[in-house]
Parts: sequence; structure tokens; C-alpha cells
Amino acid sequence: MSESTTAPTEPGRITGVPILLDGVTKRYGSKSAPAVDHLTLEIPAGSTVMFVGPSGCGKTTTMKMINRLIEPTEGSIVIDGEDVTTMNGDDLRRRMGYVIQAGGLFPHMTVAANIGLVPKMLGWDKQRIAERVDELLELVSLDPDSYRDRYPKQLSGGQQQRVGVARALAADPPVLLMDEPFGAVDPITRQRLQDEMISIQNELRKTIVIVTHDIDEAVKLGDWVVVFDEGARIQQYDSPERILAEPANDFVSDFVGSGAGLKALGLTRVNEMPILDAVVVTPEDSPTTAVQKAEAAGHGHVVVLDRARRPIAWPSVAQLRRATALPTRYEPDLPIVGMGATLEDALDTMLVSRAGAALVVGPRGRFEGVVDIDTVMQSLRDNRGAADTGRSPVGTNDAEARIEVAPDTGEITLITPDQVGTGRGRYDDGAAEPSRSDADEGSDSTALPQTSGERP
Ligand SMILES: Nc1ncnc2c1ncn2[C@@H]1O[C@H](COP(=O)(O)OP(=O)(O)OP(=O)(O)O)[C@@H](O)[C@H]1O
Repeated sequence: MSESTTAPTEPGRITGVPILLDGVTKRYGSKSAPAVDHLTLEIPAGSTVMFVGPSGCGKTTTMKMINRLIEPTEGSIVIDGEDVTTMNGDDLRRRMGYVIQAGGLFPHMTVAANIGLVPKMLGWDKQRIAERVDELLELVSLDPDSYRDRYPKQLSGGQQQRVGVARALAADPPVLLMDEPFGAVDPITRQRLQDEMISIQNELRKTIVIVTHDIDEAVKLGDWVVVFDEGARIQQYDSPERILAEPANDFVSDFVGSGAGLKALGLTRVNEMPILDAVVVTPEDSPTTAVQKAEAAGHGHVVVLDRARRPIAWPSVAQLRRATALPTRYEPDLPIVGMGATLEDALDTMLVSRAGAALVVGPRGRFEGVVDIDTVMQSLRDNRGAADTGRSPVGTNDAEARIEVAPDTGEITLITPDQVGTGRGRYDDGAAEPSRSDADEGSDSTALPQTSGERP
């Protein structure tokens, strides 16, 4: 496992390491049914993997075995190629961030002392700890001067949670484990914390495992989502898009619930869609010129822009024919969406305005083009298409499956009983790979991506 470092990271560079649960079982006491049953699960470096499933299915037990707060009964946990099953648990935990509900802060310690806890244990000097505390407070959007000397009870729930994230990141661990991290805050704060987590992860690219009971949170934050049933039996391990568009079985579709198509709309942003051109005019143009321009382009509307290219109005050709001048006042109900808005937001705006389309604006409200319902619907269909060809990391509860690690490359291959020793090597772009269900049925051997957490 990598040593911790405080060197600033290049944005987008993977700083996480791969995790492999290799045939892991947990039995509590003499109970016959295991809480986790022969779980083999690969968590690619730099990816965010969400554990979801009904209460008691074994999500938390699985996660706590990664930092050995719970000891596996059988199997091993391999982190960055190192079997950590026998290493000292305290040493292991100092090298992994851990975030629990409501932040889990020590109430008698200031924010700075809470965040600096692990660096202090690791023997950092005071100056270095102080600098790190301020850097992390900024990362989680808390002003260091206002917050470093406060006590947890002087913070809101959302702020406590932010400090919890900062504390977990203090020694720059390659792995972050989060147990229902946003469960104790109100929905709006929760959404804000989720958005912040996405931008922090875009910058840091840690390997993050998050336990949640909330499928919406899972599809929003996860590069990959594992849907577990009792005994941590994997029902599906896939991209959020495929969990929504192609649930592997009834269990998953029941868990995802109704409105999966609408949830998919929340995954795509306007800037990922084709944006349509529009005819643009300024208030100084005459209505006749505007009509001529619209007709020449075969458009039914024109967009009137101010000097800073911000939309003022969006009249139709019929309205222009009746007008004596172009509008100069900003129309209050213009359907406008930002480039970063989700398709769900865009659709809301279009439906409310009844325009069937919305004006897209970029930085400083500058007009970029138009997005319409047809484009949104096409994007949904494309998502379904993409769902057929993507590839996923592999997980299985097959007790007979075993893992082979190539000594030179560290490449991992899952070998199932009826096809031993024929690993295919790393995934190549465009290579046809078996779907997860093939692997589950024990009919194939499948290479596991080791270094990239990128979605297909
Ligand atoms: N310390 C323990 N002793 C005995 N049984 C336990 C213990 N901890 C968990 N279990 C049992 O193991 C199973 C899995 O529990 P776990 O907490 O991992 O589930 P979970 O999916 O995280 O559930 P939840 O969403 O309710 O937190 C459950 O049946 C639970 O009752």
C-alpha cells in the first residue's frame, strides 16, 4: 500500500489504489448463515464504488472488513497488491480514511485537533499539521479562520460532516471508506455534500467505498454500484447507467424502484448533449430583419441577446411580425438552463415553460444554444444503447472461484471452476468482454481492470 504523502496532487491523477476482496466470508458467532458469504470483489483504483442493498444484507460488515474493524472469518483483503489480512489493524486504519454518519467527531476537540488527529499520530510536526488542516478546510468549503478553533457542537450537521471528510483525508490516504456519510443531514444539505464529494473526488481520484441505503445517492456518486442481497450476495455490480437501464433481475429492479428512466436523466448533464444552434439578434435589429434571418435558417423563433450575449427574449416569427421593435426587457419566464444542469432539470424547465425547449447558458450567463425535448429523449435511448456494450469490474460469490495474480504486472484474473487458467489479460478498448452474468454463472474467466476506475 502506498505511503501517505502531502504533496499536492495533479487534478485528475489517480491517487487511489486497487482493493480486492478475495473469497471473503464473515460469520458472527455460531450463526449458521454468514453475514458475508464468499465474496470476491474488485474495487478499481481511483473509482467510487457504492454498496447498496436492504437492511442487514452485509454492506457495513463488508466495508468494515476492508479496514479490519471487523475481521474476516475466511478469505483475504488485498490492497494495492498487499495482503493486509494479517497486518496490524491500527497501522492499517491509519492509512485509510474512514467517515461515519454525522462525522463522528470527538466533541472535546476543536475542528483543527479533530482533523489533525491522524497526522499527529503519524508524528508530523505542528507546522505541517496546521498547514494541512487549513488546506483541508478549504477543500471541504469551510473558511479556515472561522472554523479551525470551533468545537463540533458549534457546527451544523452538514459542517460536521465536512469536517469528518477533511479528517478522513488528513494523511492523504489512498482509500476512503464512508458509512452512510450523508445519512444524518437534511435533503438540501445532503445534495450539496454529494455535489462537493463529486468535485473533491474529481480532483483527488481516491479509491472510495460508500455504504448507502439510498439508490439515488448510489447512482449519483458511484462509478460502480454493487447491489447486495442477504449474505452480501451480489445481485448486480455495474455502472449506474446499467443498473438503471438494465437491472440484472427482479431483485435489482425492485430495489431501483419505479422511475429508473427519470433517474437516468439525473446522471447526464446538458453539456454532454448536442446543443442546437439558434438564430440570434440584438434589440437594435428590426423585427423585419429578425424575421428574415429566422426564415433564412428555417427557424420559428429568434433569441434576442444583450451586449454580453445574455438572453433577453425568445420571440416567435408570428410575434415578430406583429412587433414594431425587438424587446429590450429581460423576459422573466424565459426557460434558461446552465451547461451543468442535469437533463432532469432541463426537462423540468422545458415542461414548466411549455416551450418544448430551453435556452442553454454558459459562464456569466452567455447564450450557448438550445436544447430540446427530442435531444433529451434521444440521449435516454443512447444511454440504453451504451448499456449494452459497457464493461464492469467483476464480483462473485462463487465459493469455487479463485484469483490469479500475474507476478510481473499485478494483473488479476478470476478463475471459475469449469475454465481454469485461461485469463484474458487486461481489458482492451473495444475488446468484447463477458457480461457480469456470464461470470456469475461460472462459465468464463474474466480479467479485472486493475488501474483504472474510469467508466466505460
Ligand atoms: N456484531 C454482530 N454480531 C452478530 N451479528 C451481527 C453483528 N453485526 C452485524 N450482524 C448481522 O450481520 C448481518 C449483516 O449486518 P450489516 O450491519 O453488515 O448489514 P447492513 O447491510 O450494513 O445493514 P444496515 O443497512 O441495516 O446497516 C445482519 O444480519 C446483522 O444482524
